Amino acid sequence: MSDATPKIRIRGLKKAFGPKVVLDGVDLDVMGGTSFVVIGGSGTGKSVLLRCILGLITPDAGSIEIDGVDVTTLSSRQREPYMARIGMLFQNGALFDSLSVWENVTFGLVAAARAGHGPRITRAQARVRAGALLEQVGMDPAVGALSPSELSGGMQKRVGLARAIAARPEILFFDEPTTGLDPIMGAVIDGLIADCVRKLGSTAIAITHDMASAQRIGDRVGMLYEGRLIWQGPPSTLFDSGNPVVDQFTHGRREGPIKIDVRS
Ligand SMILES: Nc1ncnc2c1ncn2[C@@H]1O[C@H](COP(=O)(O)OP(=O)(O)OP(=O)(O)O)[C@@H](O)[C@H]1O
Repeated sequence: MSDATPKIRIRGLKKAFGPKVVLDGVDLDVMGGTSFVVIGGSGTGKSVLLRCILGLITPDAGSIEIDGVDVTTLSSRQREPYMARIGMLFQNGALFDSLSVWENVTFGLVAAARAGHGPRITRAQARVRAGALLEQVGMDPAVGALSPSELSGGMQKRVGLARAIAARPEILFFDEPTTGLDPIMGAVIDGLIADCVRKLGSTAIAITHDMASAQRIGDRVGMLYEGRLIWQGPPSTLFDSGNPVVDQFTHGRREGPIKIDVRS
């Protein structure tokens, strides 16, 4: 693999649900160690795109290469080592209330060890590891003893981030990381995300509606519209892209080329 091979390379990705075409030929290259942010209106297929890469949805056509290997052609067993390289921060944190915070943080590590995909880890070691990960996202390790339901939304995001980075993943996905947070906490979470991605040297894809967040997290930003990435560029050009669709979206104008389908 040459240095010029993107970490993630998507070509002609298509997905429809019945008559509804969601992805209609998405092309995307994300170079190793860079962060790409996908913006786009509600229902434009941002989550479907992420779920296709994660193998949770089978695309109708197209390829998704990770390190030059088209993972869409692999069996679920063959995909496992590729998926193990991905850490994910879910929109709602997706923490298990039945587990303590520290158990949530190390859930993936313990599960991987049990499945024979990762190094063995005792409960005592996992608890220490969770403490270090919580500190990495600016939390007191003592929070590990609490239940996720005792935490604010911002703290839950931090715990979700600690869990996402626990296995030091080569690839990180962020699904609307600032949704539901106040602007200051959103900026704090974005700062932590950028910091974690940089320290791990990971390749990241984030999806968001939040333009400030896109500018803070992304090395590049692309807009998904009518099933394709219709524009991409550096975040500094987000409000001055020269593309009428992007301009309408980023400035939040009601009038413009974007037609809102209220049934989406
Ligand atoms: N499993 C599914 N079955 C049928 N339709 C689906 C399925 N998953 C997604 N869709 C449809 O695909 C379209 C895109 O959904 P998606 O969740 O990717 O949008 P999004 O861009 O992430 O939106 P939002 O920003 O509101 O989260 C929607 O119309 C949704 O109803």
